[in-house]
Amino acid sequence: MTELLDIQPLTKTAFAPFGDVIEADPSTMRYINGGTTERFHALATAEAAGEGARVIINLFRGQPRVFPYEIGMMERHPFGSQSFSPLSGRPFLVVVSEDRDGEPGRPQVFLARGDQGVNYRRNVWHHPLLVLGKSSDFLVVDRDGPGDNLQEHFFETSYTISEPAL
Ligand SMILES: NC(=O)N[C@@H](O)C(=O)O
Ligand code: NI
Repeated sequence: MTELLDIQPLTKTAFAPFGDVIEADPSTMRYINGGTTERFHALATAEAAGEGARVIINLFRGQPRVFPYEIGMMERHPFGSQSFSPLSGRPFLVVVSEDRDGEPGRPQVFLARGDQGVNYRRNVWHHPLLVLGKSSDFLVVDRDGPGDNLQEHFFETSYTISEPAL
């Protein structure tokens, strides 16, 4: 028996319990470089906790998922945040859960536009990158350093996502 999850649009407000939405929010914009550049300032904060930890910048090239897709597990990074910003301009899925006594609760699914990224706050339950349609590149800012920065949880209940209409 599987539970079908609905998909909601990604908005700052809806995503606030889990982290930040990285998008060209006019309220954050200031002109720089003699007015030739718009700076959308401090959209998110990278966290890297622990002795010897550092913030790193990566590229992820994700292959598209096959749908209907089963959300069988969630993960989190106890020592740092993790952000995903699309470089290929394609929408992607973001799946997060509230924490329930150290385990992920019912997953919530967001559809991110191709001009939106997300920053998962440190220790927030999320599903690994979920790419739609075709191979897509993402700029990923997260934490490197000592310690095990990956905690995984495998669900007993099965959750399913249908492919979103784009
Ligand atoms: N493993 C890895 O670096 N990526 C995951 O953390 C992910 O959230 O995609
Ligand atoms: Ni992750």
